[in-house]
Amino acid sequence: MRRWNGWGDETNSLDLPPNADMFLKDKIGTATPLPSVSLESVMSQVPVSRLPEHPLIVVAEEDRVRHARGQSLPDLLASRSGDFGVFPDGVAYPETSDQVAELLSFCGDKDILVIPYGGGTSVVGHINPFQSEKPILTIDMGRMNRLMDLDKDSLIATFGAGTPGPQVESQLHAKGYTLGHFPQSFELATLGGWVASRSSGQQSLRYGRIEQLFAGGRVETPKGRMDIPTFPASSGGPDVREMMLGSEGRMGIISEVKVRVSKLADQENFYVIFFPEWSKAKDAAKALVQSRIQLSMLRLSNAIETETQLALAGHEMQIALMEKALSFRGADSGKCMMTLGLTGSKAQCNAALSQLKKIIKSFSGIYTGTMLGKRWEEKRFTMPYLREALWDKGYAVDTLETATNWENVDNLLNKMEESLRTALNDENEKVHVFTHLSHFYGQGCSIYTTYVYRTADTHQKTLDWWAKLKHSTSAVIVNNGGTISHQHGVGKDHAPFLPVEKGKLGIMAIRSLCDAFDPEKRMNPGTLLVDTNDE
Ligand SMILES: Cc1cc2nc3c(=O)[nH]c(=O)nc-3n(C[C@H](O)[C@H](O)[C@H](O)COP(=O)(O)OP(=O)(O)OC[C@H]3O[C@@H](n4cnc5c(N)ncnc54)[C@H](O)[C@@H]3O)c2cc1C
Repeated sequence: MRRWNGWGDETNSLDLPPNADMFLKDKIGTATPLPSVSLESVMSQVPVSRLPEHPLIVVAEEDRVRHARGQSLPDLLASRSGDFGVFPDGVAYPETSDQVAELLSFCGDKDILVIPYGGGTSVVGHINPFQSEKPILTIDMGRMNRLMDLDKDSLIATFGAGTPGPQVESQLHAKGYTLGHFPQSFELATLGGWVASRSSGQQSLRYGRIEQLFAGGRVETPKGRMDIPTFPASSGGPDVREMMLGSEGRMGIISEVKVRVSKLADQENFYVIFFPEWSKAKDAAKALVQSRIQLSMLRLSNAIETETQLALAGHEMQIALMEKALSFRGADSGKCMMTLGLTGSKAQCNAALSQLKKIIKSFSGIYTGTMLGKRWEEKRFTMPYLREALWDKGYAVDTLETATNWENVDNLLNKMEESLRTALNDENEKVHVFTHLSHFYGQGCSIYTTYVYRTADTHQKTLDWWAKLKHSTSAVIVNNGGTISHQHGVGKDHAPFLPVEKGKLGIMAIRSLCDAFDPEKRMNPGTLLVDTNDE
């Protein structure tokens, strides 16, 4: 069963390797874990539902607790302290588009606010209800989880929008196809959520972001049903399909998603390369991408992330031997680790491997083969469980991400890290900060920064510290040429920062678009746009 107060399935967990504790103690000090409340104690706080009865709506306390929060660090703190604040008044689990339409019409008639819910993996407060005089209904799309059609001629698959990653891939694999969309939240996140929050998967270099994969589908809105056709491309004016990407539940509920799929590749391998220092590593990554070698994924860790990853990898003896060999070849304390993937036919992969070896050689890259790449592949979707393991030891962990042009990567990365590293100086607390680049484009890349700090002596103080870290660094991002989010979306946490990049007119246009589909403003208020005078 899904964990109610953290990531993933209750039967799965990840133990910290023994040296990880020592590593963090050394970096930020000895930590003391905070207590966690029980599900029963939270359920006992849930107020009486304000929703009128409807056969598709459930008002049981447990359903309402399980849909009250996503997966951000504040959400984790809420579920561990029991301080939820607000719960939805009920949850509906539609099984068809018609039922979604019926629910929206009921909400219109009874003046009910609506939160569309995919996998609830949002890390920026997308699906959290807020204080309101009107009742709030969360519509969980999880029962619309089937492959409905596969057009093998045009490579278009139609899915229920609530289909989570593993079911997307298993239903396609059975027929010899793949979507190739692998965000780290793959285990729980859904197709509808990916479209609505503009998600990006680890192998975006081969398959594209969700923007490239989303071909069309069905959207139920308060103003009625909209079917978006699947043209390969169109110059028929502004694209309605584009309008749904990143709509974050403000314009309606995507009930069916049509996606562009690919035949399963013959071969896929992941490789690790080390560079002696950051600037060579970054220039190598840029050269690889700009030369358009057929990579399927690329990730470049800076020196601190490399050190941290190797320390948390376990297999101490093996890693120590490898580090000795790397040091002998010139990659020592400032070394940076690059992980990359090749996917395709045998001939394509062989050609790409020999091309990339030539490029990395000119940047002093040390090719180590597939051993560490296999480890990355095995753990690629289990890493989210690490957050619980760190929490149990008294450490809080969160991430911030953006994208910027190549010329600005170092400037922004350094400012983000500096902001996080110093944000708790007043509290005499150290923050362990490290970064990788991923999702590479000819123009630039995404910067993904992780920060770890000790939990304070109360949940509330730990949340206050998070707010300091998050808000100061979000301001650094938007004021220094970065987008507020490359892949996590806007939600409620990023909404105050969106006007900096969209401008007054841009925000006004987005709001008008939301109003066109939802004139009574009942769809997910507070998400994407701050619902006050932000124009
Ligand atoms: C550990 C972890 C790792 C992550 N890694 C990545 C990553 O690698 N790449 C990435 O892009 N993101 C990542 N995320 C963020 C998150 O998984 C994505 O934003 C994801 O797209 C959300 O999908 P979901 O189905 O869980 O949507 P939810 O969290 O349920 O909802 C997100 C938003 O979409 C709306 N929505 C959901 N379904 C629908 C629908 N059918 N119709 C209309 N609106 C809808 C909701 O109202 C909400 O505003 C990660 C999150 C976690 C916790």
